[in-house]
Amino acid sequence: MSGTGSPLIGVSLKMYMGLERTRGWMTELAAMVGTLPLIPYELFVIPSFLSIGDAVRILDNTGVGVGAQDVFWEDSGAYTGEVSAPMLAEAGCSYVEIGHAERRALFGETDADVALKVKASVRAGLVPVLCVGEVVEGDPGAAVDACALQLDAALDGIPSDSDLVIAYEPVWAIGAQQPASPPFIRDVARGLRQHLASFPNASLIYGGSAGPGLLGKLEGTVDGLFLGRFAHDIGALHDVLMEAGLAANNCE
Ligand SMILES: O=C(COP(=O)(O)O)[C@@H](O)CO
Repeated sequence: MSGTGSPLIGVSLKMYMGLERTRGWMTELAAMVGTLPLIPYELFVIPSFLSIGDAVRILDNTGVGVGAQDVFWEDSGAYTGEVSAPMLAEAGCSYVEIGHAERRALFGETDADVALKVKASVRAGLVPVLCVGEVVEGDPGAAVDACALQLDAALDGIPSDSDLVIAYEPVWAIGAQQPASPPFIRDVARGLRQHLASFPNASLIYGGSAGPGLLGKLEGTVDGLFLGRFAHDIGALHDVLMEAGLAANNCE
């Protein structure tokens, strides 16, 4: 569960939608969350940098948090093309995604870069959504070991009471037809929880082809989901939020 004890659902729009389509999606989202019964969940949305302003405006007063897909580790200065954590906070972001598999693979982002970005984000009062995951499909123990190395590198020197979201995303399940199997996710989640024991305010969510029907099968081993493509359909996201409400009730 998140810091409030409610399931945490995140959505990254990656670079799928242009500005106009993103505005339409956000508008549909704002209307949809307004129709939901009072179910306990927390939701955050991560559009491209260019749509952060629209997201903050359209989602104002809906309770939906806004985040960014990346951040630079310096606060200000001559860093052409970069966006700092204080800028994101000023723009209205509460979350920042760091170390996504696509950034690691396509842009050469290293564990050392990720660690600097996590530090900068915590310094600016943003909640890092730290993505970790094994590249090759194997057994859950190997997955935990791979993630543990990424976590140790990224969280070195981070105060243990920091608010964090850890997104466990097996790289082989991102952009796939279906997520990793629920028993696999449950096993890895248990291992990651043990590894994260010294960070009591860290929420653990699963990402990688997540969509409707998954959360209920994870039996409280994760605190929520991180959705990509399968949240483009607002109806599917609605179903996930309803499941989050059921999961919250089952935990009471
Ligand atoms: O990469 C992610 C999962 O994307 P899918 O499209 O669901 O495979 C995760 O970071 C959420 O965007």
